[in-house]
Amino acid sequence: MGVTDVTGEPVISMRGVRAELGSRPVLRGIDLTVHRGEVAALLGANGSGKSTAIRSVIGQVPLSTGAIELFGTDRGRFRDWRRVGYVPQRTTAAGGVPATVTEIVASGRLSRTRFGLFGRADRAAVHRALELVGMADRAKDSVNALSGGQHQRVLIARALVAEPELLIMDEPMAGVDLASQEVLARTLREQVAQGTTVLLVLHELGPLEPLIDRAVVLRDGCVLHDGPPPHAPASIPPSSQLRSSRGYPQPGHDHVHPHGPAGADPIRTGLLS
Ligand SMILES: Nc1ncnc2c1ncn2[C@@H]1O[C@H](COP(=O)(O)OP(=O)(O)OP(=O)(O)O)[C@@H](O)[C@H]1O
Repeated sequence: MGVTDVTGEPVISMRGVRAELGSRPVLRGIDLTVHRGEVAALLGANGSGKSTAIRSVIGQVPLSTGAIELFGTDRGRFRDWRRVGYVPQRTTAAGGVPATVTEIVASGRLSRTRFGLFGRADRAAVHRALELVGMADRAKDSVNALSGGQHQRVLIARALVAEPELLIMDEPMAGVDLASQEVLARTLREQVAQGTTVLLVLHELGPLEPLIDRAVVLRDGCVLHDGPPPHAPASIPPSSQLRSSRGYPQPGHDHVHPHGPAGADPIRTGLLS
């Protein structure tokens, strides 16, 4: 469980946030405050606006109305981006460029370096981040040689290497093999234990469930539910390994994941009916 302190300072504050994409209203009045040390999961059906919501927080989506503050500063005036680690919805880390694992992770450290020059502390931080995600032995490899789950571990190391106070992740478990899921859950647990604030988009709580303080469910660009995460039913039907922990299918399921592992059934959150 995260170090929840709802009396702590707001790290993310969204008030009356509306945003349009291609003239279509996608966020239709979102109010959400995430306090220091809290771990909040954004859930909801495909297209409900989860990615757009977190992209609005990091400044990638302009607001039509409303306000967002990061660490108490209006997003438009916020400059201290090294306090924020962001893991986008999974793409390849290199996009065909033959970058090494170390180069990708080091790129996440630039905001902490002096004039872009890597010192001993920066190199140590890169090594530590790679160790955290169990990729230190692949440091010199090209990212093109990695599996999807290993890619994701590298992207998370890149987000963690600047030692952010706020970690924002878009579906970090999507398309990730079970071994990597376990590494990621452990990594996140360590971050949360250190007091990192986390906002993440998930399509199911899965192995991260014990860490989640709050579930915020979006529907059609609005907050439908904001409170404790839902509990598993008494009996969990036998299912695929990916549905371990709380990743159980339920009636009224809603979310079909487009980039799950090959051969896996669609994974449902069961949070909307
Ligand atoms: N660049 C864009 N231009 C126009 N519409 C967009 C754009 N990006 C997203 N949308 C639309 O906005 C809506 C919300 O998209 P968003 O990606 O935020 O949903 P989501 O809840 O994260 O969905 P998913 O679970 O499928 O990732 C969708 O209907 C989507 O088609």
